[in-house]
Amino acid sequence: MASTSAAGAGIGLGSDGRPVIGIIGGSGVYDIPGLTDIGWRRISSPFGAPSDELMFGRLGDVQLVFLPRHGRGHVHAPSDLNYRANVDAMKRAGVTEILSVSAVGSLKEDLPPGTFVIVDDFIDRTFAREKSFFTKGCVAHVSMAHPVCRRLGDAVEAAGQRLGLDIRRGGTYIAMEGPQFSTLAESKLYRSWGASVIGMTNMPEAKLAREAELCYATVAMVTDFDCWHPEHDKVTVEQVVKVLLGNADHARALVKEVAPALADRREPCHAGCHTALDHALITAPEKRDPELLARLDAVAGRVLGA
Ligand SMILES: CSC[C@H]1O[C@H](OP(=O)(O)O)[C@H](O)[C@@H]1O
Ligand SMILES: Nc1ncnc2[nH]cnc12
Repeated sequence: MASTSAAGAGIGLGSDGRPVIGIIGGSGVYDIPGLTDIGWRRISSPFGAPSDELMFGRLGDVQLVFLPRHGRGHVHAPSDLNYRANVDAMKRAGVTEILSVSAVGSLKEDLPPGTFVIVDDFIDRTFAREKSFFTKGCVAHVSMAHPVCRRLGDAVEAAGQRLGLDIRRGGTYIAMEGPQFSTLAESKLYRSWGASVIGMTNMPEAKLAREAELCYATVAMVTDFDCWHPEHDKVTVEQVVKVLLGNADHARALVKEVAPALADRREPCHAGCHTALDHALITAPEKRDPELLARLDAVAGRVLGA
């Protein structure tokens, strides 16, 4: 298994000194066919059970680790996902950057179903999830001012353009608790806030990726117009799944196009993702809870000296 290295190979690089690309596949994306050296492996995490085994594979000489967010067969609901275990398991697997591939509803007329949006901001309206690795006994506050990695976004944008996808740069993703879709009043409210797309999963995932010092970016694949649109009265799973199947093929192509472009990095992310904890820990060293510190070995070993 690969592992991230603080010293030997370099901050934010895998044990062989190269990036390891993590993909979290959302609704409709439960595998990535076409990789070589594929193996599904269970990674245990002190934060609980990840959604599924992780799939390790290669694309040429690039190492990829894939996790189906809802599990193969889509068994886990958004509120039941163990986001901490998922991100921790990715980090333990040696992943250095996470690309999230997610189905979303559109809150804008000019983002019709089939559009891909590289979101650059989030509004977190979720309320029933564990949102931090840093709890009692080791408190930390990371910045979420710029919640996605620009460098990762640049690479995804270029890859999408090379493939001729309708891919847009920028947009705010509103994360709702779900699992029910929004009411009409909620949908209108989110539009009035200027949000671009809506989904149920990217928070707290993005926050946890930042705490784990991983680059994170999202490709939001529009499946529907939510319920605000005068010509689309309500969202149904049937309608979402119909669009999702086409989107999922494009998403897999995008992953295969972008991964090699990410593999050349030999330094930590210049946007600071790999050093996010440098000034974040606030609990006095002598007051830190050894049991929590032990659980933080993968996420924060770089700064805790684990
Ligand atoms: C099947 S539509 C609702 C479902 O799809 C999205 O999940 P993901 O981000 O994992 O693709 C949305 O957030 C909901 O969980
Ligand atoms: N309209 C919508 N609201 C929330 N999550 C979604 N995922 C796909 N479409 C969605």
